[in-house]
Amino acid sequence: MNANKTEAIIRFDGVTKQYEGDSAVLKNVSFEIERGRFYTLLGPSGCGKTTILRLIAGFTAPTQGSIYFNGQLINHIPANKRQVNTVFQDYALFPHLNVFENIAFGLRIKKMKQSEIKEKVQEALRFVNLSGYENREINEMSGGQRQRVAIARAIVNRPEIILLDEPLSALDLKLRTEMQVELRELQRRLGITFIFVTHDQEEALAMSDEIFVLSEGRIQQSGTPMDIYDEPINRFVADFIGESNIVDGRMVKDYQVEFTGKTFECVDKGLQPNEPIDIVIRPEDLEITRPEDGKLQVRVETQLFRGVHFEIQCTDEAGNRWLVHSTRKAEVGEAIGLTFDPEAIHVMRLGETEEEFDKRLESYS
Ligand SMILES: Nc1ncnc2c1ncn2[C@@H]1O[C@H](COP(=O)(O)OP(=O)(O)OP(=O)(O)O)[C@@H](O)[C@H]1O
Repeated sequence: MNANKTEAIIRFDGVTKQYEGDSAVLKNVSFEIERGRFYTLLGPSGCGKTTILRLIAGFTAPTQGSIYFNGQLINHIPANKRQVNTVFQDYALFPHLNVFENIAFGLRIKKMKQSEIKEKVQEALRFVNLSGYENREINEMSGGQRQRVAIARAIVNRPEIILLDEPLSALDLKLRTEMQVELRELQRRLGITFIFVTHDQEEALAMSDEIFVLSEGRIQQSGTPMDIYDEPINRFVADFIGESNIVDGRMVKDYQVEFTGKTFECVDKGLQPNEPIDIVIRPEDLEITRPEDGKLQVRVETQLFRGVHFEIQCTDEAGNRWLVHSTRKAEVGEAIGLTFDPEAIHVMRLGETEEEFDKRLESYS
């Protein structure tokens, strides 16, 4: 591929990263980041999220493969020559400097004129709603305010990309939710590309234009939050994003699958007859009926009231557990039926690549 033809601001092409003596942390990873969008790297601890940020920032170099920035190979360009700033999990603010000087720090190193520094710092403070806090000491600021100072420091020089490594993890839940909204809004106003790391799937779904779901050094799936939630590519993604019912199944023929020993109508086609598959049905796609009207017959094991819905755990005769989110109440021990639309059945082929998966889904529409 001609690197200069791409519109991507960042492109990873077959990137592998191996720290000394260890097995590969990233394995042949390829992706593109488009300008001006909000990306999230989502995955469990140790899957390689921070390593991707470090490679983009230039704190470490790939063992194999190429990284492009605006079409230019940057594998060996040092961090201070890249148009990238990072907001770290612990904010990494200087405790002995006040708010103004923390934000001005990078500009002073660049020997910018005092009048220009003042203007830029004040603009950055306006962006994060901290005008008037210039002379405050860092230890006089709350967690949420420190967070904003760290963001102001990252945006003050208008880099092309801002990397955010779990920046909300130190905040309590309420503040965290507020900051999610604020950050997303800030990214829209600035139009700078944000690459955000989290292991919190709800955060990723709420904030992102696009999510990369990672596991064990590979991107399992990339797409919009809705794409990934509605059409997970495999068990890992289905389990990691939202809550799911996942059972073993078999493709009988086009538009027909078998699971729990019964056949059901579905919307999938083009698989091999008898091919083993994984089946996903989201809890909110299951509806409670009388036992005789249900596609599945189950017994209620537990029920929790969650405000907007009941969370009901059931077991079918084969011993499969089914989680149901329903506005209808059931009784523990009650025999009920579960029904669902053919579209609610998500068929996942074992070992399918993202390209094959996307092609298959396209062929359905
Ligand atoms: N400098 C290093 N030297 C050796 N191994 C490292 C180094 N940095 C990271 N690793 C290892 O690489 C793997 C991926 O780490 P990374 O920090 O990228 O994961 P992560 O997905 O960001 O995890 P977390 O959510 O816990 O921060 C881990 O097993 C980690 O122990």
